[in-house]
Amino acid sequence: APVQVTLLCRSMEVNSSLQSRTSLLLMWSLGMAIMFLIRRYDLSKFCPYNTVLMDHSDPSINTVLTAPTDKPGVALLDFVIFPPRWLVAEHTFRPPYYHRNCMSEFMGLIYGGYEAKADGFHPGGASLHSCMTPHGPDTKTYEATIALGNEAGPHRIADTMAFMFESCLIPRVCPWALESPFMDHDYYQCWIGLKSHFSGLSMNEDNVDLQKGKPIER
Ligand SMILES: O=C(O)Cc1cc(O)ccc1O
Ligand SMILES: [Fe+2]
Repeated sequence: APVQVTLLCRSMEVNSSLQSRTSLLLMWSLGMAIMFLIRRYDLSKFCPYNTVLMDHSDPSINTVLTAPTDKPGVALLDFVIFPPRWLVAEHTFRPPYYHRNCMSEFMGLIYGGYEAKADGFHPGGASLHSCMTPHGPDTKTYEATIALGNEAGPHRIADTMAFMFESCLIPRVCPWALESPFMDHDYYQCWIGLKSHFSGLSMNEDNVDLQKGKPIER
């Protein structure tokens, strides 16, 4: 079945200068009908973009819907998805990099697996990495990726649908969520055992030059 996400979009604002209660009520009921337009998107029709040579793009490249702020490039809320796609990048750590952002990230998995989490992130699960919280792939994903080496061929990530809401605002977690029996108190364990694989030895000549601080001449 196609994955559909229903979003409520506020497209008008109530005119607060209206004085009469009756007209306010009338406006309100009318407003409910007009202001909140229900949109349905079949996410399987979304065409994802990805790098075709090297590096891992910022995930906002897969924004399905955005609510902008008045600052160019700073979204109030981006709705981003991670659908099935091909991974082809060379000389690149392909899973999401280890990072922390100004933006806060709320992620969820609709079905399948998520490329950064080999264990523990199941469909129906969600994670929140608030502003400046470091995160990235779990230890198992990291080790498996390193074991593949630098010459991994094209790889298709199939049967998956993850989503993310990214916002420049910091979400406040409600007590209901904090007290939920479904809260994963051991989430941090997914990074236990991470060890550095940086050896100081280069994989190719470009890296030798870069490590010596020399620009690459072509
Ligand atoms: O944290 C995450 O898993 C989401 C995410 C995915 C990605 O491909 C790059 C950055 C990022 O925050
Ligand atoms: Fe992230």
